[in-house]
Amino acid sequence: MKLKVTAVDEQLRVTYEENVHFDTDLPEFRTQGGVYVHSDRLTVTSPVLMWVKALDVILEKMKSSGFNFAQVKALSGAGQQHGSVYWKEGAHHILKNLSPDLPLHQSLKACFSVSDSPIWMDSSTASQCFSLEKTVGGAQQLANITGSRAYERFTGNQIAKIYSQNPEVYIQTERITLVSSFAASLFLGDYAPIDYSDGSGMNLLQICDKRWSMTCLNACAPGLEEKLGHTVPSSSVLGSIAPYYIQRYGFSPDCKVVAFTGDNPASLAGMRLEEGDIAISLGTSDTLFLWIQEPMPATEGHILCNPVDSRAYMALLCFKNGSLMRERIRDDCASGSWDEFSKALTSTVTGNNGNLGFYFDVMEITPEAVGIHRFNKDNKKVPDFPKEVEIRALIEGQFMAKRIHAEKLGYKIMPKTRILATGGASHNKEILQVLADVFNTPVYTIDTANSACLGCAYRAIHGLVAETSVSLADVVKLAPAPRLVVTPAAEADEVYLPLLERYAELEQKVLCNPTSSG
Ligand SMILES: Nc1ncnc2c1ncn2[C@@H]1O[C@H](COP(=O)(O)OP(=O)(O)O)[C@@H](O)[C@H]1O
Ligand SMILES: O=C(CO)[C@@H](O)[C@H](O)COP(=O)(O)O
Repeated sequence: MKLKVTAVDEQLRVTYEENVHFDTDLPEFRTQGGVYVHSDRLTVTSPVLMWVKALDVILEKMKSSGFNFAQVKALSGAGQQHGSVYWKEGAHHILKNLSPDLPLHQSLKACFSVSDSPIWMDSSTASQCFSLEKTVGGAQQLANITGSRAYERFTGNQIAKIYSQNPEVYIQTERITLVSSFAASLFLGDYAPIDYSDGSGMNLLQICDKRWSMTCLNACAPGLEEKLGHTVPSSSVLGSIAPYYIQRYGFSPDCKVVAFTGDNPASLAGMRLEEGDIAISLGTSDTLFLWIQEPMPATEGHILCNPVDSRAYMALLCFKNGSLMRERIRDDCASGSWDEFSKALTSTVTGNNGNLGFYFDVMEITPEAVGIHRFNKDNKKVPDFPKEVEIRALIEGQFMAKRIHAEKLGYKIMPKTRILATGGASHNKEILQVLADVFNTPVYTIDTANSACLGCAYRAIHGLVAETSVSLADVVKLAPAPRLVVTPAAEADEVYLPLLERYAELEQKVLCNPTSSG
């Protein structure tokens, strides 16, 4: 797992960036149990104390590098969406009385009723999803209420699973936070409310009036409203930083904690999306998001409350087989080297001579399919491709899926459309060239691939003035504009329009359950 920090000054210049990488295979964490399949990012749970320890490590590192905590006027943050943290009875008292002499993970070691927190990678809650949709009258009805049909990784279904398998653990839990509100709670020294935007990734919040849906709460577990607390606009100031940080690290008592949110909403803020833009994050998962005014929930994709403007919304598509899938093909076909991987993209032709593929090592979210499926130019299924063709088929396939599913959501590419790319793979220009070609649209990046972190620094500044109706766009208008990285090749549309049609038709063949609602 990773923990990242970005600090900006009043001129919005990035003054500090830090990444701490933690390996869940460390012996001290192995004793926590949980499912560790190969590497830290393929887990479906994460030891919550490890997150706390990562925060201890990063704060100590900043302190020893001379970071001036006293200058921080406001802080905010983001967490991977949908994960949840379960605070045991009595934890509130400990959280409110943190001793500045101890690292956080020591004070909080007995605070969690579930030591391995479920995270977004989990897809084991199909029966809870089925029952939630049934209770409200179907998948579309649930989407109308909460912005999404039932998804296995969404928090309501994860809570329902914990309640049904371990009712005594659920009963011992006094508070349930998302990863984002969990991290905010650590800084606040108190339980932090869930913000509207991350809250809308739970299958529990009514996206129209931003209140919990009592029908959904009751369908998941009893007494849930009390355990979740209330929700707040994403730009709310939650309070001042806890005395612990003032005494141990020298923060100013005036430093404000602004509501934390999900990683994708935070990226939307960091990328300063404008109408017509499309943001694509190529992180562990691939996500695609849009700023929208009118929500039109469907049984594919998600509508979330907008993190920077409470009257607006964002549409989100999530693809589970993102960087981890690219890494696997890089290791199999390019000796583990991104340079070699990129060379394969430049040495093969746009459109891959009609060869295309679907690459889903794990059950995909959009579309619901699994396995590796390769087709030659005559639409015949083939068992393998030469290495270079394999690499291009993977990248073209990933981006064709994004365009097809974004268009299904009603998105139209217009002459002024820009793609704003972020996440680790946005460092790779050859990958971005394929993205530009498939969408026939120029691709821009911002100076950091850590757009979620940067977005939270912007949101922290905005939080200080949000109550006076100043918009985030106004606050960050002096920040550097996105940089043009690649433009589409002249023949892009001619090559990809017919391929996109073929890809969409072939997708039906690889779906796990073509008759399901999505
Ligand atoms: N040059 C590169 N080309 C392609 N992918 C890359 C490159 N550099 C890093 N990545 C990918 O970026 C991923 C990490 O992205 P990041 O945005 O940090 O992830 P997260 O979503 O966990 O925050 C890694 O898994 C790696 O596969
Ligand atoms: O499930 C989703 C969005 O719905 C994922 O996007 C998670 O939010 C994880 O993000 P990354 O760390 O992979 O960017």
